[in-house]
Amino acid sequence: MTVPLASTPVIVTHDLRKSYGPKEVVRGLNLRVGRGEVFGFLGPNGAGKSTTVKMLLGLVRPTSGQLQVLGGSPDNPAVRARLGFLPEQFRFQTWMTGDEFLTFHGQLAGLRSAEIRARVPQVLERVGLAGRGGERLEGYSKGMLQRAGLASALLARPELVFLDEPTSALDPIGRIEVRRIIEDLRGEGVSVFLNSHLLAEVEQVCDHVAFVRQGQVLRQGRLSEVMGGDLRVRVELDTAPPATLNILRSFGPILSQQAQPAGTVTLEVGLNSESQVPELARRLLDSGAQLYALTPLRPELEDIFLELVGQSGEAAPAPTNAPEAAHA
Ligand SMILES: Nc1ncnc2c1ncn2[C@@H]1O[C@H](COP(=O)(O)OP(=O)(O)OP(=O)(O)O)[C@@H](O)[C@H]1O
Repeated sequence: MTVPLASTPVIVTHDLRKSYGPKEVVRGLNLRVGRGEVFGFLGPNGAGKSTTVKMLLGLVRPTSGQLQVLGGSPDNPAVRARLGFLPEQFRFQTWMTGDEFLTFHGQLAGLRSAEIRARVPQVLERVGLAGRGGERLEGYSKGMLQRAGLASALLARPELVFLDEPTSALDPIGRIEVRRIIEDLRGEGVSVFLNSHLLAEVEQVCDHVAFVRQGQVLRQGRLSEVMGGDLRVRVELDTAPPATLNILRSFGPILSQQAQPAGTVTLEVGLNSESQVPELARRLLDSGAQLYALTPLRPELEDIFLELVGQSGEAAPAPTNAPEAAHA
């Protein structure tokens, strides 16, 4: 039987834990990332995101728990060879030129010389550094360095790429370009694990997200599900007689009702999912109501983030039986 690619996880963790001395910073993390997903890993400072990424890359040893990356252990060099990583704070060999830097990283990744020669100009072009490979990294701007780091992460055609704050040094155009690169990777079936504080960016590029706080996953799933749980719609009608109110109530609670100066009435209704919107429109129109507007009111990812992790982020109260809160 052929297993559909999308169902094959590229990352699975079970009860993953990491302590530094007496301080447990990853506390029973359960994650599942499917093949081809662009997965946003979100959490406040000190939530344990970088520690988790380092464990997934085999750079930090878990204290306990299980993890599988690309079906194996990240300690296995054959698995590592299929991973790409852009760390948040890359220590660049700034005395090298861009070409030398990428050649060096290609060699570290075990690529053959002919492959490196062919690949280096391709990845430079992909990250918007075409023609700049002959310049020393010490003369690169912050944004160019970040692009060079991204180029090195993509050099060995990884199946799974970890990007830790990939756009933090980039201007708006650079951010759009990185978003396009991530979308291209998705198109090629490459899975992307994205650590980012930029929630608007995550919202635009990720199809799955996990919210983490104090080393535990608070919620994870498809972005549309995570965002759609609280979907509200604003309905503007000519009038709202009892029959219309009953139709609305059959979809969800009426959260507010307000007469408008123009003589119409607006109501907000809570829905279970976006898929109910067309049916709601049809039922209202079939009932003879004059429908002026039907507007889904999506919560911003930021609202969900704040609701889940608490306004104060890391300092929010720990879940039950949690040890002392982690500090960045
Ligand atoms: N090598 C280490 N030794 C001791 N404590 C550490 C070490 N690395 C991380 N920590 C602590 O573990 C906690 C989690 O850190 P981590 O860097 O994983 O969080 P993060 O979610 O990536 O935060 P940020 O968004 O600020 O990068 C923090 O309290 C940090 O101080």
